[in-house]
Amino acid sequence: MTYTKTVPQSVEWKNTHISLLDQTKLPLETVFIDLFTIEDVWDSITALKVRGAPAIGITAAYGLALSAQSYKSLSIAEFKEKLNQDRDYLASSRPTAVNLIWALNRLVASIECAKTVNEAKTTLIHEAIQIQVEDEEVCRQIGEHALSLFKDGYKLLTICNAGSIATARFGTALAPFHLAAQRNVNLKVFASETRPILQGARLTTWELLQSGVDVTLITDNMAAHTIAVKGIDAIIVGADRITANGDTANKIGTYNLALLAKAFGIPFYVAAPKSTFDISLQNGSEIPIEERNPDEVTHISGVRVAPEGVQVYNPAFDVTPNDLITAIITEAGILQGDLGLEIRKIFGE
Ligand SMILES: CSC[C@H]1O[C@H](OP(=O)(O)O)[C@H](O)[C@@H]1O
Repeated sequence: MTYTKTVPQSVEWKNTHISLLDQTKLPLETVFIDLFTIEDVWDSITALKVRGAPAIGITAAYGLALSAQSYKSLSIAEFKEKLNQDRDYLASSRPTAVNLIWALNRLVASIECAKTVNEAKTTLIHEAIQIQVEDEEVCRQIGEHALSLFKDGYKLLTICNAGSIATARFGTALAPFHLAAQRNVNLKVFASETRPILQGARLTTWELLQSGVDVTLITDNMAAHTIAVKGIDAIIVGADRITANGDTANKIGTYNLALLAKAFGIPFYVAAPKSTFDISLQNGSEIPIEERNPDEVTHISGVRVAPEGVQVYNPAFDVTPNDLITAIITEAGILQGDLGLEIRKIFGE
């Protein structure tokens, strides 16, 4: 059965609060929650109620703007100081996706010239909304560039959820699939379940079914066999932080797929907006990798599956070296060859 409904937005500014699609409830329930405080926002990002690099950047930006509306009896200098403190607090919610700090710093910078508190409060709201508006268009452009690489009938493998709900709309790695479905271009997607949080099984399958995309769920350990037996034509993934040389942090298990792509001689594509690049880092060894609660590995849906007391290693991301990446698909175009050089070009270095 395929769905024709559009995918709901993951986050929305409501003036007095933020409305958030609670991604921990999907696919069994579509639940929206209201965030009224900066602590609500921090908790929602940390608990993956909102997740996906651009989506957490947008949500954090709204959280900063929302918190600033409650500042009282401050001079503009004191206002800016408190805003920096709130920026640092929200930045501590998750360490790997650079979009979080990028969006927060963009908001702080937007009021640099503000002369009054009221002017600053209004500017912060407008800048946060602008980040979401821009991201939707950027993701649509990424989808168009990616779709240009895929012929009708192509079979693609992806991991995690780099989809519409991980961004303002469309997604990054999933953007070409949403666009293809609107144009009757026949792409077949294989979604890795993505242990331990199951973003692939829970979110990518749900999202692509909403758009009527032909999607097949596999477990992570089926990837090599699926590539071999199903004749996967290419792999496309999202990103959380891309360094100056093109090394890319993405969901744990992405590196595995890049190694498989090389072994099978198929393209490995990374799809990401410029806001996911951190050219202050020279290579992937400098990217902070989030380690999460061991319970995510020892439990599935709250049911313990591993013995009490077992040691657990739970990195949420890994880093794919640039030499395993065929191309990085951005709103500025498709970067390939000398990725470091191509990255410098799109950032005007
Ligand atoms: C469009 S960015 C999506 C990116 O973020 C995901 O991580 P998480 O679910 O932990 O936020 C994953 O790495 C996706 O590729």
